[in-house]
Amino acid sequence: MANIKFVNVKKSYGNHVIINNLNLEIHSGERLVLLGPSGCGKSTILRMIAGLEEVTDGDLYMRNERVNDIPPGKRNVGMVFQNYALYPHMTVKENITYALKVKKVPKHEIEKRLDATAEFLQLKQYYDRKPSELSGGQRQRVALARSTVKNSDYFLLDEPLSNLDAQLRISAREALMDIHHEYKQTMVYVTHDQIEAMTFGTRIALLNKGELQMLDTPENVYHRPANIFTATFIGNPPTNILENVHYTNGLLTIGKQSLQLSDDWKNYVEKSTYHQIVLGIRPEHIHLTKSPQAGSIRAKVKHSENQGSNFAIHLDVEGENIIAIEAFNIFKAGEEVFVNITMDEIHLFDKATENNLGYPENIIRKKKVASGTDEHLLEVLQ
Ligand SMILES: Nc1ncnc2c1ncn2[C@@H]1O[C@H](COP(=O)(O)OP(=O)(O)OP(=O)(O)O)[C@@H](O)[C@H]1O
Repeated sequence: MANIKFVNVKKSYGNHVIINNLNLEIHSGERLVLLGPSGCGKSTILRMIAGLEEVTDGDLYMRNERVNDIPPGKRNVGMVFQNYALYPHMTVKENITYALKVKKVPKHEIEKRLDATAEFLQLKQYYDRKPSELSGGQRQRVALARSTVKNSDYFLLDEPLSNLDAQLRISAREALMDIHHEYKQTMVYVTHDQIEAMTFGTRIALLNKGELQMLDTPENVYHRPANIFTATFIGNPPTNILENVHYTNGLLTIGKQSLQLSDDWKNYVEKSTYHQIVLGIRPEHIHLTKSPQAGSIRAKVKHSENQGSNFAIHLDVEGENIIAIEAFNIFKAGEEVFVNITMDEIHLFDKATENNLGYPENIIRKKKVASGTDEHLLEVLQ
């Protein structure tokens, strides 16, 4: 049972509070990704699990035991750092086996584990090389092997792929998935890269300024963001947020124009408690046309950005900036166009709390059917 549980955990350096009141349970054997902008406290959380940082207040449990005062060496944790932290004067073989020798693991057992791991990560031919004689990807595999041979219950990874190029990242991610499949450790993976989080995590813990914003599967984080921060952090371009909308009787009014809500949404909003509604729409859920369609609203094209496989069209809707994604760049700056929104895909938030109001039953059901696979998510996030 290699679970991890933070209960009311606080971390501060002097008067500077980094983590305010963290409550987070990581299941045994899952791949949990800690995601969030730079400085939000991801590495600090990982380092508290490793025992490299003390918990200022609250309780941290591993295997259901309180570990606040247990030193790092006794937590049965393997860790991979962004810079790999290999010993430059040691060979690959020595780097991989060093920790086992220090722990006085019997020689035949060390050889057995080394062989299995090196075979698995294709490192045997590099045994006698020093880290300086390896490529970035090979060094990264040595760092993974060094943690893997420890057979630890927990595998902690701090931006382990950020020094690799795009191609190597994919193969390194596959190697990590294979390691997890084979050894089934509890993996906690820190990144600020949403694509990495989506592809690697069985669940994502999204953080901002030391506070947990959402803890859920990649699908739910994308399709049902808990709040405005989550909606705008996940997705590229981010979710459009329209703050100046007013709800009355099934209509969302933006300036002089209105969007008609479906009966499901109307009933749902009228049963909800909120102060003022904020509308969220992902750029991929907007379709532009040159002539008006049923339910469309007018907008003016500001400019467009070539994103490779598609175009991000920046628009002005009644003084609000929104972005739509289109396959073809047939819209010119200054041109009037019509915005067609897939109304089942909208998100409504409360301006005061910034929390999501939730979704009508029918729409949740439809979303489940339509939400699809990781590949779909990746396509829209790239
Ligand atoms: N030893 C320290 N003393 C004082 N402040 C620190 C210390 N270590 C980290 N911090 C501060 O704690 C905050 C969180 O740092 P942390 O490294 O956990 O963020 P992060 O989310 O991992 O960021 P990044 O993605 O940039 O690595 C930052 O504001 C950082 O400056």
